[in-house]
Amino acid sequence: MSAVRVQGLTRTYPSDDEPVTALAGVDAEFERGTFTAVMGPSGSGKSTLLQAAAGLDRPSSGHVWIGDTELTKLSETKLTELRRGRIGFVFQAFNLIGALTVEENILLPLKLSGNRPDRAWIGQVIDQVGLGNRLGHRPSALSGGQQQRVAIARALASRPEVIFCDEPTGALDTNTAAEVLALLRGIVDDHGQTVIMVTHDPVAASYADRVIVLADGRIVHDLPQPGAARIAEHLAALGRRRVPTRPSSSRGMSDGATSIGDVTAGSASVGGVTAGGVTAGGASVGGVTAGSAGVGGVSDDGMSFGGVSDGAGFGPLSRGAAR
Ligand SMILES: Nc1ncnc2c1ncn2[C@@H]1O[C@H](COP(=O)(O)OP(=O)(O)OP(=O)(O)O)[C@@H](O)[C@H]1O
Repeated sequence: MSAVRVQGLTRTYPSDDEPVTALAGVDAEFERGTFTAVMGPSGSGKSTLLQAAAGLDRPSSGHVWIGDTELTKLSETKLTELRRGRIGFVFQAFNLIGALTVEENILLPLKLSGNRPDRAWIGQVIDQVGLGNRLGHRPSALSGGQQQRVAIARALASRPEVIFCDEPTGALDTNTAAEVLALLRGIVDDHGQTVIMVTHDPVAASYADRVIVLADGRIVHDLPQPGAARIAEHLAALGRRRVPTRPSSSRGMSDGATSIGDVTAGSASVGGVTAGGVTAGGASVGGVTAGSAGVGGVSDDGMSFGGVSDGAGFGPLSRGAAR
């Protein structure tokens, strides 16, 4: 059975003119123990797909399954329980609680859901992320890469069936991003985790087993292990096909500040891979770690720690986030 499956997924948003179609019928299956990158120009529907697949947003039509549970049929309460226990999240902005230690941050979702930590597993997770000697530190004493490793450990703590990552390296420098991506790769290879990651960066996507490319709310490419250069070529081709009609969307997890690989702009971006004259990607410019995405996004799933927040903008993936 696949870890995640979506079928006929559509999502439209009302607007003053005509409704905006963010997803226009997406079918996809994500096998257990695989690492998938979701790419596409800004506004192509990546975040909307992630949010619908993670049960943070209800699609206008279509179905979503986590394992054999169909999310679209669940009540809000059941959906919240499912997110707490069966899904992990990693955000661009880390979203750690500044007042808590590394260890407390890692254990917090378990605590909130009332589940006992599996100490042996937590020990393995802490070893894997390499933070054993930092457990008593506060996040502010850690580098960005270390903070993201804490966030990955937190996502793993409940042994979720799938971890959704939204631009997990968007706030990191190239070397640190590579470490975090290697860690994500490692949790797939070593623990059979399933990871689905939205990214603008072809280099980041090249760590995945498979790259799905969206355009205008549809999957236009589904590429097995394409390599950064080929990914960049596909994105560049999409960029040439498209005429930008609006600026990068300024809500949600990719809040525009880090939409560096937006090939619709034709002139993106830094480093990394150049294809067809368009530099499509390169890791991590923008360095915006917090704040601009989703202020006040207090959710009900234990991933958005509302009042206790250190201002890191816990809203990005959360219900009711300022979009
Ligand atoms: N809450 C909303 N209200 C209205 N339109 C929305 C809303 N959320 C998303 N959209 C629109 O849906 C489309 C898809 O947005 P989405 O955020 O999924 O794209 P994306 O590929 O993640 O973009 P980016 O890379 O810029 O983050 C865009 O046209 C966007 O403006």
